[in-house]
Amino acid sequence: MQKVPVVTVDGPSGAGKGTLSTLLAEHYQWQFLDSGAIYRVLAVATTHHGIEPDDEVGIVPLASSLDVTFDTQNGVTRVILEGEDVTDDIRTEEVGSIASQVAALPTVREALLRRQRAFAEAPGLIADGRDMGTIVFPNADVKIFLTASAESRAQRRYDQLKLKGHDVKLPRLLSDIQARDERDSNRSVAPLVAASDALVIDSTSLGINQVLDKAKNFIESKLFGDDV
Ligand SMILES: Nc1ncnc2c1ncn2[C@@H]1O[C@H](COP(=O)(O)OP(=O)(O)O)[C@@H](O)[C@H]1O
Ligand SMILES: Nc1ccn([C@@H]2O[C@H](COP(=O)(O)OP(=O)(O)O)[C@@H](O)[C@H]2O)c(=O)n1
Repeated sequence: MQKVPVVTVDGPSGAGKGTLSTLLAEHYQWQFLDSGAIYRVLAVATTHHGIEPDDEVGIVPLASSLDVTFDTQNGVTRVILEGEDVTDDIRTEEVGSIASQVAALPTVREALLRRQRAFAEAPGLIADGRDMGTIVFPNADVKIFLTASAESRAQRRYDQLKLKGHDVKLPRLLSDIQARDERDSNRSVAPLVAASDALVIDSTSLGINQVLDKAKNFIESKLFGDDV
């Protein structure tokens, strides 16, 4: 069987992973795995089913049989959980916080591994998350770790949520992001860490196109052996 090329994009909340991954997937016309969306959907399902975010035994069956579909039409992806459109619901900071609690449970992560690996289909995959290059696709051809200062990530998230009409406060977003960084980096399984063979890009003072150019240069030097 032909090996499918995989590019992983890991990093903390608000670093620009989703933005970069979407642009890369469009540019190369590859598949896109938004693994954070899976943890966010699981967080919503947990709430719907009245299960506490630390109830590992209760959440594993939900994770194993998670009834979610990602329906992409004209470049827009709708997320459907148990028949209900939860595309907007999963993007709040509250859901992000529950997702990060649920994601700290080892057997829950294990239950989601196969589902994530199944996204590696021809002609290639861009995988966005925290542990794409370390755990889910350790043999990925290209690994990128995208980061930025907590302050700029909070500001970006603030602008993004305000634009969508959410009532958010910057100091609260910054403390939420710092709490999430702390939990994601210090958990016992699949902590947020750059793979040893990842290109680290700090986007604090880089625009989206500058980040995209760096990523494309790295991908093309790795996959095709030359710079663009
Ligand atoms: N390099 C950048 N400079 C400024 N803003 C950015 C940059 N990259 C992404 N953004 C913006 O920051 C917000 C968060 O980006 P997103 O891709 O959702 O981050 P992540 O997936 O890492 O949480 C978005 O509104 C996006 O447009
Ligand atoms: N591969 C992944 C992706 C997300 N997550 C968890 O899911 C939460 C939400 O992920 P996300 O990528 O949607 O978060 P943002 O970067 O968009 O804020 C993160 O805070 C992580 O705790 C994870 O543990 N592993």
